[in-house]
Amino acid sequence: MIHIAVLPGDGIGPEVTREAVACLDLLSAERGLGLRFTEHDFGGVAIDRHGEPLPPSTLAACKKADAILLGAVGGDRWNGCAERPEAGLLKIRQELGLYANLRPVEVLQGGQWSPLRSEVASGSDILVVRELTGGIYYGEHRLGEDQASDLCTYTREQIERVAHVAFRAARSRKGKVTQVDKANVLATSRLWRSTVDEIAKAYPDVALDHLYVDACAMAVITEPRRFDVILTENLFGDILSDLLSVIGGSIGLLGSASLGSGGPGLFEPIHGSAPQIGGLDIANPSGAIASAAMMLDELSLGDAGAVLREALEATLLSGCRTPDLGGDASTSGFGAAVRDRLEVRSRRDSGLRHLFMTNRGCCG
Ligand SMILES: NC(=O)c1ccc[n+]([C@@H]2O[C@H](COP(=O)([O-])OP(=O)(O)OC[C@H]3O[C@@H](n4cnc5c(N)ncnc54)[C@H](O)[C@@H]3O)[C@@H](O)[C@H]2O)c1
Ligand SMILES: CC(C)[C@H](C(=O)O)[C@@H](O)C(=O)O
Ligand SMILES: [Mg+2]
Repeated sequence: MIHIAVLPGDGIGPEVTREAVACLDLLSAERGLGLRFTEHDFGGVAIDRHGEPLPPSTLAACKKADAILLGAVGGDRWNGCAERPEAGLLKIRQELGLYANLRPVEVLQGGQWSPLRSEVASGSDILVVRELTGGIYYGEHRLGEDQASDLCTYTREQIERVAHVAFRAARSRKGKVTQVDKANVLATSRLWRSTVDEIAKAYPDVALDHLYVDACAMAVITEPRRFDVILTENLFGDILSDLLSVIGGSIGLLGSASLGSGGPGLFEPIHGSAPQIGGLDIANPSGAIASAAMMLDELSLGDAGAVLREALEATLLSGCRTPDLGGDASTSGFGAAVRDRLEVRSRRDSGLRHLFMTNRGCCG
């Protein structure tokens, strides 16, 4: 039995998560994966019910689980709260030691949905490796009447461990890491550069270059194909990954995996709770389904992750699309279409298995 803790969260979080869980449930039943789901309050909904965004019961369930599937949290209605829903997100990442956030960006359909010219976007395939438990997010925040400050700190060890993740990922891809920082201004960025240069010596088969974050923001739009793995700190990774989502056509397409050293991984779309479209059944659940596929990969469940990704891509390419991609499919309709493809594939596979067994029976 594999226990998945599901944290639907707020806004469109529950809608997109429902579709991802239904896909996982179907795959589990068809392939005997033994997935079991438990749902827990997290984010704004947990503030309403428990007075805090990450209740101890939710954290305990996540720590015991084999993996965590998260929707999204946040919304203006919790702005006045002592602890906002987003604080729960930062806390769970830290509590579970999830220091590496992997955000793959792939341009499908020859770049047809991209605002960039198709010859620029087509074929782009980038993995953002974002440091997730350090930097300015976790430094001291002071807010005074006329002055405020946020402290950005990084240790060599924090940089080293996430750099290893990026170099290892590059080895199984196109063999290139671009480290992104603001080393012309920031001391933390200078530590990033020298540390990553050191780590690179252990990966002579991987090419490394460095880019300032402002220049990178331009280059991912003008020449996205030049990138393979982008390795960067927490805040820059957050901003660059939303920017990169545009070249694929919609933020609703992108999933992510947050991983640490051995405990359960956390899988979530990169988008937020999009409160203005919450409850309308029009959000794109692709990012949540892509996150579920990354979870299956991480749980080493054979080709289950690849099968789910194929069904997702085939559905998108078939013309079934939510409004963010110019279509008129609903969230639930799109999810059902992905599941139809999974069922067709399953029937085909069992047909082949039957044929194979019959042939063996004849010849054996
Ligand atoms: N991981 C998370 O839980 C997470 C991530 C980002 C933002 N947030 C929170 O979400 C709330 C809203 O933030 P925001 O508006 O800045 O970002 P957002 O990602 O929620 O929305 C940005 C834009 O993208 C659209 N969008 C997002 N996801 C979509 C989807 N799946 N399908 C179709 N369109 C989609 C929205 O409608 C909006 O126009 C805030 O409280 C923010 O802090 C949470
Ligand atoms: C909501 C916010 C704290 C979060 C982040 O900045 O990490 C989000 O933008 C994300 O990308 O997961
Ligand atoms: Mg973000």
